[in-house]
Amino acid sequence: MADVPPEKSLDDFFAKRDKKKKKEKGKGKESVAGPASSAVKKNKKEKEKSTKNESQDSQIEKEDEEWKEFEQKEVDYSGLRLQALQISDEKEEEEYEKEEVGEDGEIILVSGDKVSGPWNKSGVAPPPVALVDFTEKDETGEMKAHSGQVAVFVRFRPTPNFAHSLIECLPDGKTVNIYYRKDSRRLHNSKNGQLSPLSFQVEGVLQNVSQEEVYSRVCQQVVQGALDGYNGTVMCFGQTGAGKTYTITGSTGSYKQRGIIPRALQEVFQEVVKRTEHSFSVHLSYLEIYNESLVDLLSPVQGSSQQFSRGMVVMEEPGKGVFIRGLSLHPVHREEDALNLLFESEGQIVKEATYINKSLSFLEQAILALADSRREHVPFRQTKLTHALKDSLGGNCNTVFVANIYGEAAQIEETLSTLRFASRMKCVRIDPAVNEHTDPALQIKKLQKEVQMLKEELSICNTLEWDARGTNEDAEASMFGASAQSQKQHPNLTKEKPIKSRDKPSQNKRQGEGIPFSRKQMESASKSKLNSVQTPERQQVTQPEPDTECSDTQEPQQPGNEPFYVEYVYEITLVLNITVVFYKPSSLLYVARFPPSKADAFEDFKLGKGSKINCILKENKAVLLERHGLLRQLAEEVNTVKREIDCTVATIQQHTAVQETQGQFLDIEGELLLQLRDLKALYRQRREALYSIKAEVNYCQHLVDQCRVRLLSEFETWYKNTFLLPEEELEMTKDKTLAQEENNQQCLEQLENNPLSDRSSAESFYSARCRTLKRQRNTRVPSCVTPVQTNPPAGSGQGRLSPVPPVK
Ligand SMILES: Nc1ncnc2c1ncn2[C@@H]1O[C@H](COP(=O)(O)OP(=O)(O)OP(=O)(O)O)[C@@H](O)[C@H]1O
Repeated sequence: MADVPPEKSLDDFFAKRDKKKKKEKGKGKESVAGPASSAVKKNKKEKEKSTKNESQDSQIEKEDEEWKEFEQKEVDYSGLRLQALQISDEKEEEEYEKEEVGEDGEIILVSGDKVSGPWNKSGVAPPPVALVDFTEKDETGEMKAHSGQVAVFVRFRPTPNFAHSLIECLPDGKTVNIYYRKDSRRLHNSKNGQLSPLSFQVEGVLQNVSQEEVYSRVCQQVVQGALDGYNGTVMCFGQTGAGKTYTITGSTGSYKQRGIIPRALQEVFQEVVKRTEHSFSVHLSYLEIYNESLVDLLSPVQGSSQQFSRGMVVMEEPGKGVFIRGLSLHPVHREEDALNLLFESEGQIVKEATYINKSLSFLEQAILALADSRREHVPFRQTKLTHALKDSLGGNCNTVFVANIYGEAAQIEETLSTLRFASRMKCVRIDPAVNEHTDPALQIKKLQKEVQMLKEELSICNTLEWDARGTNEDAEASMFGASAQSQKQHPNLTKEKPIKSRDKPSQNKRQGEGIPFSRKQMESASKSKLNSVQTPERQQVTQPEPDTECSDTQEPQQPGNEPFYVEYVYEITLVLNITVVFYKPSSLLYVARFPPSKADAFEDFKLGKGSKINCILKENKAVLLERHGLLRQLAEEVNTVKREIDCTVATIQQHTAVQETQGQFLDIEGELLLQLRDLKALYRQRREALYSIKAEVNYCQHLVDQCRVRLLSEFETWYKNTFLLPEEELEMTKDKTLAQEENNQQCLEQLENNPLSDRSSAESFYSARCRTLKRQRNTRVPSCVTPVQTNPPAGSGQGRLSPVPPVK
């Protein structure tokens, strides 16, 4: 088998165990014979060393035997896992956790508390567990709540270079063996040339299987469960490029290769049509989390930055669980509408992979805590991703986990890491239960209807019995010539009349069959899920079943005895919250599909990337404003002084005139002249201050203008880099879009000629796809697209302007 080193953690395990054994042994000796001398220790060590060298092969064999024994016990006896747990200390545990942080994940939530369960940190895959059987039904044929573990599947990305020497898929279709040990001290097992494999037991290994099979094995029961009122989660997790998107969304250009989401939507709408006894309303949400921001990909304000986290918060309320406040919920009435929204969402930008990895590492921590019975606290709130997924990771939720892995040797370490994460997921306990929401007011209303219905049923039975009796009595009367009419009493008119019909088999049957709603409906009614955000799209009206047995004898309905209609509505909202948590580099091609308006983007830029320059601009504006105030104040003062000067001059002139005409000399004139001199001095001083402030204002204005120009130019660059495409990329995507469109058209034509069994669904798929592509092409206006600048300008911090001198 492979020339690969053994698994470090296993070696550690043996080394530690041996060390522990030796320590215990030494302790025992010490207690009897006292501490050994250093010489003795040295001799002993040397002896041990030589023995080790001499019998390395036999030791390896022994270790392998021990490992196998251990592994066997792990599989058979869960109690041993605790031993393994006790061996690892906290530090190692931490290291181990760090080592195995997953790469990324991609989640579909079909809508779902804290759970816990044992897990094994020895590096050994946990033993096979009882997996959730979503198909289990109760005696009424309905899905039954069933607690268990998360159902884990492994899907290989197809490859011609499958590493058969490292990876083995057992014929049971549930086991993946990995013959790879990192940091192995040896290359071969001397016994048979093979390493003992790390064995991973899962619900199903999906290798070279069609999308259809993946859907039917992974998701179908979750969707059926959701339609029966159980929350459901399907989560794909794996290394970049391992096939998460292919599994979840599939190829949007090919109906056959469509993934879980389009198939789930198809099934939902097919079931809605089938389940006529119930009323459904289907709503769709599409949430993306990146950089700790929540992005509503179906925001009503399309292309606007409104869809960014503004106003969206992960909330948690008792009785309501975790939900995203502000996330748009779109009612969809047809499969095509839903697909339209799905294709619309596709290719939205996701950046900041570091944050994604951070989220994922917290996701790993949450899973570890969920899977570890010793941990009381599950750190859901550390990131928006884990908080948003709180109700979806186990708990009251049918959770299915798909580990997407590569089959190539080059990716073996990541594959192992993903499989280990999958093993941990398997230890997360789930306890799905039908969503029941009991609204007292509605319950009363329903019970009142039930009472009314039962009364009416009783009335019908009595009427029928009366009719039957009447017919018999009439027959008897005609037979025996005795009139019994006088004795007949209408059951509706008398309450005393006993209902003898209960004893008659045929009427018993009538009681059963004549009930205008089935038992299932009754049960359904008691299980109504009422959701404040949903509006029933249609009220399913159930009609009484025709009473075939009695139809011959049944008289035409009399007023008051017409069939009654009971409005029992069984509402289950299947909300698909599709959370994309990983950035796919190729998605860059689609960045420019729906650029936000510049006005909206500018607001975001000022709060984010352009915050520094915007801050300086604001500071400068504030100073400018202050200087403006001062300028106004000084101008007023100058004018006041000027007015006073004018006034004083006028007074002096008056006095001079009086003096000239009357020949009188007024003492006041000297005072006025002094006052005029002071005023003129004040005027000069104020005017100078005014000029000085005016110069400051001009300077401030200049700085503000400069900042504004810098802010705008940086925004332009940022906007282009963030939302627009380089021309050559645009051409590529345009070509790609056209080719896809043509392909879709061809597919539609093919559909015309070769009707498929699920043709209408395929039509929905392709017409939604066509419409989306057309819309995307129309929204891309080449003229507004300019090439991305390879050398973006220096950060806004460099544009800082010299500060304005403070106002004196
Ligand atoms: N089972 C499969 N059958 C056929 N093609 C597949 C399969 N799995 C993956 N691929 C192909 O491999 C490529 C990468 O797959 P995909 O984009 O789904 O990976 P990913 O895990 O979503 O990557 P990322 O994390 O980067 O988004 C795609 O071209 C996809 O079509």
